[in-house]
Amino acid sequence: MMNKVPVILISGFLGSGKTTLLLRLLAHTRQIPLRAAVLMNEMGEYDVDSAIISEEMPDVTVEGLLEGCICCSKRNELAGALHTLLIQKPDVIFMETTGVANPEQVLEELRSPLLADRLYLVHSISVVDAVLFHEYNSRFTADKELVRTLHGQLRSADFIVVNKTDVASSREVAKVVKNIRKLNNTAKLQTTEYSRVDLGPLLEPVLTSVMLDPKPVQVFQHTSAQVQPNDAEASPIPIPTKDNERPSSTFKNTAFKVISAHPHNHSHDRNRPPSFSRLESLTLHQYSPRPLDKQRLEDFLTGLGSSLLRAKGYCVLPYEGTMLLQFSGSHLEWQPTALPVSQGYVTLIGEQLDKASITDQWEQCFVSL
Ligand SMILES: Nc1nc2c(ncn2[C@@H]2O[C@H](COP(=O)(O)OP(=O)(O)OP(=O)(O)O)[C@@H](O)[C@H]2O)c(=O)[nH]1
Repeated sequence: MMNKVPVILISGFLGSGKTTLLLRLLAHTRQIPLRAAVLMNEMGEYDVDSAIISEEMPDVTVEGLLEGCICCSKRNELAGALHTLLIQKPDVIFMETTGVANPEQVLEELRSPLLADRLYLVHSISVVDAVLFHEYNSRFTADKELVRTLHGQLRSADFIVVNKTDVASSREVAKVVKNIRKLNNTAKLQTTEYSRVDLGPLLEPVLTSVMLDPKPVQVFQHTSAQVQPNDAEASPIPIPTKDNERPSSTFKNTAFKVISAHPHNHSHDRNRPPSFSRLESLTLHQYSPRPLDKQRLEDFLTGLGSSLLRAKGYCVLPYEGTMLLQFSGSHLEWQPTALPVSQGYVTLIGEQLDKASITDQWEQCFVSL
C-alpha cells in the first residue's frame, strides 16, 4: 500500500447521521494527529455539509461535488476531485456520499486503474436511521432503483452504524438490526446515537499506513487554484476531459465559498440507472429584503408532511442572525453559526414536491417590515 492514500467511504440514506459521524472522525484524526481531507458530495446546489465542516474544522480541506451523485451523474468528476485532494498529501481521505448514492458504484470507480494506483479503501461505512429504516424501505418498494440504492448502502459496508437510537425504541432497533443482517451478516455493526462509534479501531488501518509510509510534513496550500498541476510527488490523476467545468466547491479556512456553475440537472450517466429516481431537490433562496419569520418557516416545512424527506440550509433571521437549519425525520433543528452567510437558502429533498405551492409558501414566510 506504499504511496497509496487510505480512503474511508461514508454512505447512508438522507439525514441518517453521516456528517455527524464525519465530524467525529475529523475531530479524532486531528487529535492523533492525522492530516485528513474530505470529498463531500451533495445533491443540492449548495454545499451545506462542507460549510458545517469548514466552520468546525477550518484546517481540513473539503472538496465538494454538487448537484448530483458521485455514483451516477457526477461519477466522471470523482477522479478530478480526488486528485485535487491528493495534491494536499493527506494521510486519509473521507468521502461522504449523498444520502441517495449507491456506494457500490463508487467502490467500483475506486477500483478502476485510474484511482486504484493512488488510493485504497480501508472502510466502507453505512449509517442507518433506526427510526426511519423500515418506513423508507416500505415506502420506496415500488422504486426499484431506490431500493437497490438502500440495499447497496448496506451490502457494500464493512461497518454499519445503526444511529438515532435515542429516538427509537429498543424493539425498533432490534428489528432494524435483524433486517440489516438479512442483507449483510458480516459487517461489524454498532447501535448508537449521534454517530458515537468506537473511532480507534476504525482508524487503525490509517495509522498503520502512516507508520509504514510517513509523508513529509508540509504546510497546506491555501486554495486549489494555487496548486500547480505538475506538483512534485503527486502524479496527477487524469481528469476526464468531458464536462470539465465541474460544479465543485473547495472550502479552506472559514471562508464560506460556493461555486456552483451547473444548472439544476438530474440527468444521469447514460449507461447507469439513477440512484434516486423518484426524489428531487429544490433550493429556496432568501432573496427578499423582508425579514424571514422563523415560526412561519417551521410551519411551512413541517406542513409539507411526508413529501419532504430532508431540508437543510442557512437562514438569516431577524433576531437570531444566521442559523443552520436541519430537518430530517419530521424533526427540525436550529443551530447558531458564525459563518458569514450574506444570503440564506434552504435545500429541500423530497418526493413529488409541488414547486409552485412550495415557492408560494416560502414567499409567505417573509413578513412586512
Ligand atoms: N435525535 C438524533 N438526531 C441525530 C442523530 N444523529 C444525527 N442527528 C441529527 O440528524 C440531522 C441529520 O444529521 P446529519 O449528520 O447531517 O445526517 P446526514 O446523513 O449527513 O444527512 P444528509 O445531509 O441528508 O446526507 C442533524 O440535525 C443531526 O443533528 C441521533 O443519533 N439522534
